[in-house]
Amino acid sequence: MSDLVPIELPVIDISNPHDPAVGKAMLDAAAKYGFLYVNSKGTDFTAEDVNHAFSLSEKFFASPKAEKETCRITPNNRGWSGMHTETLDPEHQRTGDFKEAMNFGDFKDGQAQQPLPPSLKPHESEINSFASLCNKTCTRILTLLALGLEIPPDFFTSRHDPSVGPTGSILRYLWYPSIFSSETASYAHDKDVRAGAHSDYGSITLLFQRPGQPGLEILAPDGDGETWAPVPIIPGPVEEAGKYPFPPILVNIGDLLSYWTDGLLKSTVHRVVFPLAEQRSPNPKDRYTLVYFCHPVDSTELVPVPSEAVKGYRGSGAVGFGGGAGSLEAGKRPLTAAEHLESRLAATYGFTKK
Ligand SMILES: O=C(O)CCC(=O)C(=O)O
Ligand SMILES: [Fe+2]
Repeated sequence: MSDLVPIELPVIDISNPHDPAVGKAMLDAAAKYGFLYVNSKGTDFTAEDVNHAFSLSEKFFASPKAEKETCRITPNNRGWSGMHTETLDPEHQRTGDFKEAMNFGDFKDGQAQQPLPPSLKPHESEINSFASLCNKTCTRILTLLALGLEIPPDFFTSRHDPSVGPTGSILRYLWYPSIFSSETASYAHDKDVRAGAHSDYGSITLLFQRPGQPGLEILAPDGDGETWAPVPIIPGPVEEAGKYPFPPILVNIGDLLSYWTDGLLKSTVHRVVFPLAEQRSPNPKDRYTLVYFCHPVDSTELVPVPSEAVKGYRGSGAVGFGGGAGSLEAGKRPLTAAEHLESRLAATYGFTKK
């Protein structure tokens, strides 16, 4: 197998979400790659916030299976899914993903709207505040994207405000055991993946990763549609890695925002693998990630984003999932965010949000 070339993605400082030049840079990255990093310094998180969230996730995944079973995932997309339960790319996978996941939906007045296992129940308010910080960072990113698109700066944020109504947003803990684990004994290189190729469903996704736990690859934007590019956990030269308090947050555009912008913003396909170096390592690591899938308020109508850049965009190839908002037939009612998500979940899991 040939060596894959890591992708170099821009690192954007979002400390001033009202700077039009930053908005433009954000838009360019979202339209070209569908992926970018935000500099951890310019976000609302301290390194402690992130470390603590990872420690809760580790504690949860290490807890007895019988406890995790008490919060097994339900059709509303909340709860725990065990090893090989989810198959993100059923057409190409012979085995389900080599991962466990725990999904948290919206909190209400600081309370989870779903059962929490004993390992997490005492930490409900901390999980809620981490999800709120994620939402705050998404607010900065969505403001910058609106600036880049030259639409009112609150166009997206007013439609992603959880105080307005329920949203499809999910905070997710993920655990991928190392190649030495008994759970991965059946893993065959070139046959299996830790998480199948997919695009995300929502507006934007935040991904927090740990140093020394690689695995994410994206479908190369200028490639032949089959070339995978590893995404470094810490971008840039190794000597400069120390300038980040924690690895920059990886941000990607989801299907809904791609649909809403008629394909101008790219919802790029990605997957998780065991990199060859990891397979040869004498000391391979488990991979833990934290993901925040940001979705609009359920009732948001997905009429094309009123930007000249969207209007003038003539992309090639498929637009998002199920076409773009601009191809809405005359007289037809626009999709709502909840309907968009439901069609996506139904296609993946055969179940719906309700
Ligand atoms: O854990 C990762 O690195 C990626 C997770 C992901 O792509 C997802 O859950 O949608
Ligand atoms: Fe994803």
